[in-house]
Amino acid sequence: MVLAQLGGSIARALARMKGATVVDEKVLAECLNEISRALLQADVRFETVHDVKANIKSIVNLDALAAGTDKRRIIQKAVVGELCRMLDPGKPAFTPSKGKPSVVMFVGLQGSGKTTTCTKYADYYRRKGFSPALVCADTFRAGAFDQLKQNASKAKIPFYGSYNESDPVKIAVEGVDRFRKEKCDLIIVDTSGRHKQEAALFEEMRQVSEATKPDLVIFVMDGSIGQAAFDQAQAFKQSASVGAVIVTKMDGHAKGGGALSAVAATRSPVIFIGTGEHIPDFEVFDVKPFVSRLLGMGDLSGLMDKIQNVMPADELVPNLTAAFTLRLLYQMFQNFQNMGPLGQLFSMIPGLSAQFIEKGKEKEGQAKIKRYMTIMDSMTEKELDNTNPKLMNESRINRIARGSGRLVKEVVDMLEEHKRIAKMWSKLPIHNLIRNKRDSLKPLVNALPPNMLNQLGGLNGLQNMMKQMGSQKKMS
Ligand SMILES: Nc1nc2c(ncn2[C@@H]2O[C@H](COP(=O)(O)OP(=O)(O)OP(=O)(O)O)[C@@H](O)[C@H]2O)c(=O)[nH]1
Repeated sequence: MVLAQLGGSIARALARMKGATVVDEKVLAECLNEISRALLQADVRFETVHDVKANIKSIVNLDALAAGTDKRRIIQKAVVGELCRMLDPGKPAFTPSKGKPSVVMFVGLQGSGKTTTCTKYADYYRRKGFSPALVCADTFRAGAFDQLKQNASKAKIPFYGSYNESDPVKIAVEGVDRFRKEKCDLIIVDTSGRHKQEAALFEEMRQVSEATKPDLVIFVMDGSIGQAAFDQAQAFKQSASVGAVIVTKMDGHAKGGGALSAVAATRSPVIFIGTGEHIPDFEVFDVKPFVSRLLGMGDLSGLMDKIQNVMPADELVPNLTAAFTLRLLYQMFQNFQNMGPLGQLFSMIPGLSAQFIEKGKEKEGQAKIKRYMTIMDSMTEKELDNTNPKLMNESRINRIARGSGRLVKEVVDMLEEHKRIAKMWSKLPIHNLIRNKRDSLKPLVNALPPNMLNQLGGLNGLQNMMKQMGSQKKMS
């Protein structure tokens, strides 16, 4: 994701400041200038960048800080806090509830990614146990129904539309009625787009909305327009009572940061971002975890969300609490392959980030995983479940290399990588969270990265998460 460049620049500015022998006004000014430059390059509005800088300066009053205070930590906290404030519209969006029928209407300009996003949204909720359905009320663009039909069939989501009917209101009403009767609890209506904001588009949106009475209107916007998002989001908000925004194409454009902050400035909550053309290229947008990931601090709640989407909780627990054997690595690779882009996934794991799969080199990363799995396919049960570091001697390594048709060096590299990941894994808070009982949670909580505890819903949230993830028996 190109946003990673913005995150990388800010993280580097913070790291340079951390490396300075003394943190004085000059070091702080350099750090803030670097952060401002990175934000401007991401097309964040000048006024917003100015406010972010001024606010950090007023929070971090170096002269007033007592000797011995950790200035670096205070600056880092202020930067994280201001980035969150910049992206926070201060308003939550409507979220559908399972079993309770909701109608969600999608609006946006032509080519913004609306139709693709409808399916991604439906698929996200299908994985969460909802019964979603798609209605194609886009009668403006020839081929829109075929596109929705194709996407919906691929994602196994029921759909409704017509090749002959030209009245979008009629199709929308028929589709919503049909899926209400079929007890679908999330009915998604895709509407027509236009090349630009124009009266005909807004009139059509108003009519479809009046006829279907949506619980939520989602505006889909192309993130590559950067700060111009402000005017677009504002116009749609006023004409179609937009309740939430999804920003697409965050994978290929340097202006994504600008688009996100501009939407927040209209006080419209961004609920998801699109990060590619395929169905899994879709992420929940939650300000704090997003900033945390952007700065390379990981995003445990996002990781949990992804993991729980593809793995039943009771299968997950033994895996996470067991020793990190080669078999577990194999299972992890298998599961990861169902979870979407691997680079994205690795960036959610605190400390691991994209070390295993470099940004922009996902294909090589996938090939590496395949190679490792082929090597592991040639191992015995004993080798896969082994916890003795001395077991893998030369003769075993030679046999595995021969059996898998790979080089001895590749087998050795894989074993080294396994050791490295196992070491990292054992240090993950997520691992400890499951292993520790509630009484011993407090020291752990203190060790969590900034904002992580809030994301997880405090101490109770942690315990709930542990409960969700494993049976009571396992916990005790
Ligand atoms: N790279 C990238 N491409 C995307 C993303 N979302 C959608 N696209 C692509 O953008 C193009 C337009 O998407 P559509 O879903 O057809 O757009 P639309 O807004 O429904 O267009 P109309 O139906 O004409 O209004 C397609 O080629 C999609 O594959 C994204 O998050 N990243």
